Amino acid sequence: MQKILIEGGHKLNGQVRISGAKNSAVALLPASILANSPVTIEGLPNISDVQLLSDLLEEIGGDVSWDGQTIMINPEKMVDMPLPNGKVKKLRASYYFMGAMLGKFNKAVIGLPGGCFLGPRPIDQHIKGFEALGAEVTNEQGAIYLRAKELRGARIYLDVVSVGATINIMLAAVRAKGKTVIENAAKEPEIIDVATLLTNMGAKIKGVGTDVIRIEGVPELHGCRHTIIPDRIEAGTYAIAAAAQGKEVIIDNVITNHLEALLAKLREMGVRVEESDEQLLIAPRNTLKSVDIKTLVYPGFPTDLQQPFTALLTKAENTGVVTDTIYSARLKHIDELRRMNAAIKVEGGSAIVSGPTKLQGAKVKASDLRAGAALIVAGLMADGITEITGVDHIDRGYQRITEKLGDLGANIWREEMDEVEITQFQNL
Ligand SMILES: CC(=O)N[C@H]1[C@@H](OP(=O)(O)OP(=O)(O)OC[C@H]2O[C@@H](n3ccc(=O)[nH]c3=O)[C@H](O)[C@@H]2O)O[C@H](CO)[C@@H](O)[C@@H]1O
Ligand SMILES: C=C(OP(=O)(O)O)C(=O)O
Repeated sequence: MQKILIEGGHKLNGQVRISGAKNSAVALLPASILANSPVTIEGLPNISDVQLLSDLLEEIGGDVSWDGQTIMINPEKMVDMPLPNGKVKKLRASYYFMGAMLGKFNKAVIGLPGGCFLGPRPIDQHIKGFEALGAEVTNEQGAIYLRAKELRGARIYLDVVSVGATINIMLAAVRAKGKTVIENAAKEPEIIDVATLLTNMGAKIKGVGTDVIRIEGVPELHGCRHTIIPDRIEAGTYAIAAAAQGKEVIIDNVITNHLEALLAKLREMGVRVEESDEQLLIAPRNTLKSVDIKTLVYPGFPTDLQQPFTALLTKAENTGVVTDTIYSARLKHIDELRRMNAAIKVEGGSAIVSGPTKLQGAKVKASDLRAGAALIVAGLMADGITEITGVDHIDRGYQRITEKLGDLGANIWREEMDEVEITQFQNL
């Protein structure tokens, strides 16, 4: 087990290249199950979530090979094997095996997903969609059983705008008989990326990127080649780190439109932000002004950037209010930031950050992926050494984060934890 150490105070300068999008990758890999010939996906991030899904594809009989960041998946020998537990529990996106296996085999047995604990994360809208398509869905001892004689297109209104439910229903509906309409669908760029892959496989999908998606089911889907979009959350994290502790940082391989809500807030704070074709330049001024943020579904401010942004606000003058309307309990980073001297109060579900405060290095624990990103941003700004445990969470979503920040000039490294530290960590 490793920990990350950061000696704060070093300015970030230079260029960082963004990897493929985690939240696309984790849906694109299961989507390959639906094809009847090899699917090649280029530009995948080297993160543990992707490795786990690649292993799961092999568990059900997929022939998987890697060449750098490119995966080739031959789904021809895949079978409808139950995946009740094991790796499925280690990440959220294993739920996409439900939609993909239901679409391919008319049945699936998948354990309840894991992923970051952000408060309750129900999957009732996924199940509502599968049932509307004709599946019988039961929960037996922590695993979801899905069975259908045949899938039939349906009109499905999502009661909550959900990324996962939108993609999962799309995965099942592309092979259903007839027409499916998903109303109140989510519009995140990763949904468009998955729909692009499915369309290249022969699916008929219209309206992605709007809140009504129309799908005409087809009897078969074939293999294809696809290049993943860049990770807007990784890019946003580096933009926040650059605003917090940068001189001039260029973020390369980014679709800047995907980050408009964040960039608007950085500009309001007084950060110089320049956008060009596939790059962003971030250069903070000496003082930053506080702003309020409220997370919303895309294109609003992303919940996945709320935690690192909260760390940035500790450096800004006056008071900023952070409200997460997607996950109101996504606040576990706050206590850890307080250990580092941050002045943050939680009132009525919002975090009220007063600044500027000089953060102090401390021993802190990443309770989830973006809490980890928040602590790294804080560690870059802090006086002295910050020691972050819970690194497994960070490695779920950030490829080579210590190397990338090191190349920008941060003093950041990993160390193996000794047995005493591991025991202390596990008892926290
Ligand atoms: C693997 C992946 O892509 N993860 C992302 C995905 O998670 P995920 O797909 O799990 O998130 P959703 O968009 O589904 O969740 C949005 C909101 O809807 C609620 N909800 C969701 C489904 C459901 O059946 N019932 C229900 O009530 C959730 O509790 C949450 O409050 O979108 C989140 C919101 O942008 C991001 O934080 C995650 O990084
Ligand atoms: C919450 C996240 O991931 P997951 O849904 O995979 O847990 C995230 O990427 O911030």
